[in-house]
Amino acid sequence: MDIHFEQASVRYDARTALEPLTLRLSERRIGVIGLNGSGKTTFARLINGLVKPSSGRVCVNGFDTVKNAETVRAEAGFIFQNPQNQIILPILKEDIALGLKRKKLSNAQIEAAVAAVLARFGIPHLADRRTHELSGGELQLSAFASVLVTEPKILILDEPTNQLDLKNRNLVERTMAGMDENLIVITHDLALIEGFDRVLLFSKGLLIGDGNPGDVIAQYKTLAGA
Ligand SMILES: Nc1ncnc2c1ncn2[C@@H]1O[C@H](COP(=O)(O)OP(=O)(O)OP(=O)(O)O)[C@@H](O)[C@H]1O
Repeated sequence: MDIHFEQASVRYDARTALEPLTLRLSERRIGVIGLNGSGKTTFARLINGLVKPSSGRVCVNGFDTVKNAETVRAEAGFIFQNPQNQIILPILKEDIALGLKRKKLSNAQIEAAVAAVLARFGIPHLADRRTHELSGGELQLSAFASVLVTEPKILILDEPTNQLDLKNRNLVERTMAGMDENLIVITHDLALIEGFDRVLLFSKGLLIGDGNPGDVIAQYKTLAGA
């Protein structure tokens, strides 16, 4: 993985959400922390082109997120804070197949890919279930499956354990631990990123901490007065 921010900033109208940032990311598992409104989601959305830089640029594996938007979306999958927003169709297997529509695959190939990704996340029994009936944990795993079926190299997760009970939170943590993909995880659940390779700390649109989890989490606790 090679993500390069070159003086990238984001403004929403008059408000600056992210100050100009120059940064290179290559570690396999990166955590992103900070107080509410500090710019974490904006930072993460820049990586897969959901948000365009107001100045500067962002490149993912050599592709500019604005000029090569479609390639970047294929390289970097994004799992939203609310998995309800990710799952659109009423039956889970149909929703997961939707992600493959752009690839020119036969029906048999699509069925095989959907079955494989459901098996990978331990949810083949949910294939024919109505998506609006799924529990929070089932929905989160379904969101993983719906994004990973397209085989992105990088997976960006925005608060993946938000709204989950302890059992499902632990399930998501174990699932993440078993994944080979590059992970960028925004979270307020500090235990989730304790074993990560690198942690970034944002405050008021500025990157103020960058290093190993122990040091950066301690810096965050001081900042938060915890
Ligand atoms: N679409 C938007 N339009 C206007 N302002 C926005 C928009 N999205 C975010 N902001 C503002 O930009 C700032 C950074 O928001 P962002 O969502 O990136 O923070 P965050 O660190 O992810 O917050 P949280 O932990 O609460 O999810 C905030 O002040 C927010 O109100």
